[in-house]
Amino acid sequence: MTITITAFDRSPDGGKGLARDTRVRWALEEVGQPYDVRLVGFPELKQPAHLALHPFGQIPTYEEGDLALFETGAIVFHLAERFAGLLPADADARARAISWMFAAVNTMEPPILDLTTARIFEGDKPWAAERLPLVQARIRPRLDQLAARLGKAEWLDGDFSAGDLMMVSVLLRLRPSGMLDDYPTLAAYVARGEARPAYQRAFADQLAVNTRA
Ligand SMILES: N[C@@H](CCC(=O)N[C@@H](CSCc1ccc([N+](=O)[O-])cc1)C(=O)NCC(=O)O)C(=O)O
Repeated sequence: MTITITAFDRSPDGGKGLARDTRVRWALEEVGQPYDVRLVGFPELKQPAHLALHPFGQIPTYEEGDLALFETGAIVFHLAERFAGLLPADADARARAISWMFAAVNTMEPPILDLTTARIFEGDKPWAAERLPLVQARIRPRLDQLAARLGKAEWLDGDFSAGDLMMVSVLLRLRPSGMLDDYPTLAAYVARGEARPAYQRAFADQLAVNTRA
């Protein structure tokens, strides 16, 4: 059955892969599933047709027959459940990998998104300079703890999993701030994720959308 996702027709980052369709494209490539992309512009996001797919008027969405999903973590988990390649067969290892998926979106992503907000959307506010270090101070302990847990391992828990895919995707959002440079083992972890052929294909496809004539 055809899989269709939605993505920006023009991503504000110009195709640097920071928009969240990239992580769904990556998951689809890791499990070897072909997919179509329906490109949408910002005005369309808030129209009834798209809101019927995504109650918050965002991308990406995922359609497969009568099934419509939103929320990248849920979409990646659905793919990992349906197809091999993103979650281990062993039940305990699978459960641990799912913990890392939740940790990515629930523990690591919120303070990192707060930094994006502080830098991009609040940078011109009179209190921006005072707030920024507070936001950064909330990220650093998480990066310290993640780096301590990862240690010298290649991935977070054995083989590459959906937990790593989500965690690398979240850490990629941090890289423009320069904070990741202070954590060489995490920067190397992210680079390993980006070096995966599946990620390379996903990144190239979203870049092509944003650099087409
Ligand atoms: N929790 C949801 C969040 C989805 C989301 O934030 N979607 C964004 C695009 S990805 C977030 C994003 C956008 C742009 C960049 N960029 O660098 O240009 C990076 C990330 C969106 O549709 N925003 C439009 C709106 O909310 O009205 C998920 O994981 O699926």
